[in-house]
Amino acid sequence: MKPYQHIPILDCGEPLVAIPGDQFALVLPHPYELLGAPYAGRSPFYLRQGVLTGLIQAQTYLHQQYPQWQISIFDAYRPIAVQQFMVNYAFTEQVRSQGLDPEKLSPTERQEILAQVYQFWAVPSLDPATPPPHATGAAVDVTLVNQEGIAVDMGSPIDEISPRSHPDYFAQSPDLTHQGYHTHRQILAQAMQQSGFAQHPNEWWHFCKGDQMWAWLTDQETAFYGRVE
Ligand SMILES: C[C@@H](N)C(=O)N[C@H](C)C(=O)O
Ligand SMILES: [Zn+2]
Repeated sequence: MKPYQHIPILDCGEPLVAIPGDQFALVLPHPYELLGAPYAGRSPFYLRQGVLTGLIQAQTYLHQQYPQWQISIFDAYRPIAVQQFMVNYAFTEQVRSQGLDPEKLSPTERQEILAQVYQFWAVPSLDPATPPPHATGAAVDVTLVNQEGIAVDMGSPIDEISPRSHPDYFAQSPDLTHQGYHTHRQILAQAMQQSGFAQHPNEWWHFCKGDQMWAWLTDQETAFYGRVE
């Protein structure tokens, strides 16, 4: 179990609401839907009301510095069946990237690759006491787009299982291009953190507000968003 999963949840009962596509740049078609993830009629572009309010505030902060840029929404609400599908997908991709055959893995290889996957993906737990963050509607994967609607370069793609995904990976680099990536990551993180979001320690794109991970990262005793069906 991850340490944040021990935090008690007292769900405040807020509804999921749609992220307005006229205010944010939604990544469409949605990448996990394209892969065939089982959404069963649900949309990934939903968040708890209070989390959406925070996201709107984050964009207001962003606009103070970069009036023409927008927060781009890669993923938000994620049903547990989708979490399971994406963990399986990430596992298979990780096996292939290491030149291995998914059908011929030793138990040790399987364990090692699963551990790599779970550094980035949450366990698709069905236990209401340990929901995967995106199943609560309180976690969001975001990046930035510029005045032309083009993705701002963060130096590595969302969901890459690699040290490059760590928020400060480029912080100490003497390379000017790398310093630019770090600056872009900081612009995003500052806008989100000023609005009460906490950032996943391994992922420059994942932010949460009110779920167990947020409570753990910000020293709160309880979380106020649990799993939503
Ligand atoms: C890997 C990324 N898309 C993500 O959302 N990670 C978090 C930890 C999750 O699976 O909840
Ligand atoms: Zn995420």
